[in-house]
Amino acid sequence: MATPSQTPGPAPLDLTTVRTAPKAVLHDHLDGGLRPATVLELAQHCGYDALPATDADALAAWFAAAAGSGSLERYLETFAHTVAVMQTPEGLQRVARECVADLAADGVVYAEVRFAPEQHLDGGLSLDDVVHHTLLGFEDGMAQVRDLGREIRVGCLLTAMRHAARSREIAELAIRFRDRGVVGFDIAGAEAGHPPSRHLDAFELMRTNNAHFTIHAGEAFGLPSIHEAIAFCGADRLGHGVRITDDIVVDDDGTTRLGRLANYVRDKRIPLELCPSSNVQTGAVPSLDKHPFDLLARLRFRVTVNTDNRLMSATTMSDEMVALAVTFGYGWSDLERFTINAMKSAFLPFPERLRLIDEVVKPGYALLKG
Ligand SMILES: O=c1[nH]cnc2c1ncn2[C@@H]1O[C@H](CO)[C@@H](O)[C@H]1O
Ligand SMILES: [Zn+2]
Repeated sequence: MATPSQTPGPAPLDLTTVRTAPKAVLHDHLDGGLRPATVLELAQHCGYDALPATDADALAAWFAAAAGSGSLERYLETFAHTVAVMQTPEGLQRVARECVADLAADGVVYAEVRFAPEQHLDGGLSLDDVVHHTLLGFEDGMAQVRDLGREIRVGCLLTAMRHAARSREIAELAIRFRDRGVVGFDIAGAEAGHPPSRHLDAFELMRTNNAHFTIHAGEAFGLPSIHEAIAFCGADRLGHGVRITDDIVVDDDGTTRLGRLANYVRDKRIPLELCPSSNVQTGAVPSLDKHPFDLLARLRFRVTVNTDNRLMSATTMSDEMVALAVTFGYGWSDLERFTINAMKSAFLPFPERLRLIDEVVKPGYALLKG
């Protein structure tokens, strides 16, 4: 007679267990992830008196509501308050340290965190000072996590604002700090009217130095932005890239037809840094269940799950993963695949990506799969 199997079944897929699963985030803004209490304390220290609320819960609620207007431009206005309190060495270092602690507490094992140094000069710091103090904060955070017996690896991406004209300088800054914790470059800000090709000299500098970059493209604007980012600028990854679906036709019977650009993105395995909650807030997609994440995942694009702005979206990596799992019926193998996609796309040397995949991600999901 057969004995009942002793193999344990899969762990339940809920917020508590997803928080224990190893996760990787490639698209997370430092100035979009402050703790509400920290915003209040730093504002008090530096005499910033324009915050829209005076207690942490009310402030958290204000950010989520103000960012959820359905417009990227309105969403971006909320950053005035976080950027305002990140103008001192102490402020930058604290925000960076807490960012690492919060990601690690959520089970993130690899993160690329981005911010725009040019927005942090109001207190008299130089671009180099800004990056230096932020990197110190990341290092403090990683050391604290190690002391707790856990591991998180955090790299920094330097962002240039696409409406401004400092991208070349920021790319130079990224190259200067490349061996000290900066792993790449990006452009962000309002997309419509600010095409990536305005910043060709910055991307050229990165390519000339064999350095990595991603570009916010295909969020508030469609295919032309994605096309420029890839064909003219040479982006390694697409920040969002969700509008690639404008180049995909789904027929009534469910068959899909991809245009040349969508095929190219898929064929070249160009990673999509998808940020589901953020896309709903900025109106890039009408609701989570209408998000093309699942279509793109089923078509085997290299999809990754990201937070974008944890404060503005009141979210975490675990929240994003659980929301996707609930909406689209994903199991542990799916979440593992999205995490491995992110690790494969990391701006990290190949052997280090492999090590995290083989020694951290796969064993972590093996336990959960049972
Ligand atoms: O989803 C986004 N799309 C475009 N720009 C963004 C997004 N999230 C944040 N930022 C912009 O990037 C700056 C540096 O971190 C932020 O200050 C914000 O203006
Ligand atoms: Zn972003």
